[in-house]
Amino acid sequence: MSNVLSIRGLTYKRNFKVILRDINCHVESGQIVGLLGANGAGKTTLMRVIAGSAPHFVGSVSVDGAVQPVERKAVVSFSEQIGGTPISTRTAKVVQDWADWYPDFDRSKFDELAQFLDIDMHARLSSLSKGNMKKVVIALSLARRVKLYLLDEPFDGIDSMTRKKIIATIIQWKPYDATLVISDHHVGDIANILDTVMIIKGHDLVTDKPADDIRATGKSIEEYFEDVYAGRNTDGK
Ligand SMILES: Nc1ncnc2c1ncn2[C@@H]1O[C@H](COP(=O)(O)OP(=O)(O)OP(=O)(O)O)[C@@H](O)[C@H]1O
Repeated sequence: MSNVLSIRGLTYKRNFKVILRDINCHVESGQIVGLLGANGAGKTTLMRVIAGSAPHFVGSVSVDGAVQPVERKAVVSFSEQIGGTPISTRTAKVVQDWADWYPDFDRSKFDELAQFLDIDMHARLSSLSKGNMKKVVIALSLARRVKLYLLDEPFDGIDSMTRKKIIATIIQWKPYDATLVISDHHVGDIANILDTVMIIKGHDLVTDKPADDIRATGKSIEEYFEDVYAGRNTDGK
């Protein structure tokens, strides 16, 4: 499998404050990557940089050969892309807009996901609960046909049944060569489906390793993550 994502020497500052420092990583296509970190660690910022919506940084980011931010926007499906949509819009209209904006949007795939996730197509975004809004965002994000999907905290604030349903959706939907980066601070939710674990701590990417290497130590990924944050891991990246 080839690399779908390559990041070299990425440093990102906001208002002169370092948010991400000298990040280097490569992600092979077909992987499910858990991007883990405490609140404020920089997970969303890293996704914004990868997706091309935070264009001013030092270093290089390449997604499937696309290097310029505007090129990357076209080849990455990022769950934050729904952000600018007026909240009075009905779900069906949002879906139609996405189909118009993104040539890679697969309407029949969206319909399948919407049925499985029980999405109300007639509701206005403003009337959706947090969990139901997450479902819409996930279905929209996964219905694009791209090489790289970035799901930012898809389980934040939603109930355990819905979490399980979303995880089942991801497993059922995932094409062989699609690559998913999922950020989370409740590691337990996604631990079982991860191929790779990345941990951001103190502006740095301190862990980038196969999930099986962690499992082989007898520790759960959650325990490993907690150890990293407690400073108990000394085995490097
Ligand atoms: N617009 C901004 N201006 C200045 N600093 C910002 C801005 N947005 C984010 N930051 C800072 O960047 C850092 C990383 O934030 P980010 O949202 O990427 O973290 P996160 O890991 O996604 O956190 P969470 O899990 O809480 O969502 C934080 O210290 C935050 O305060």
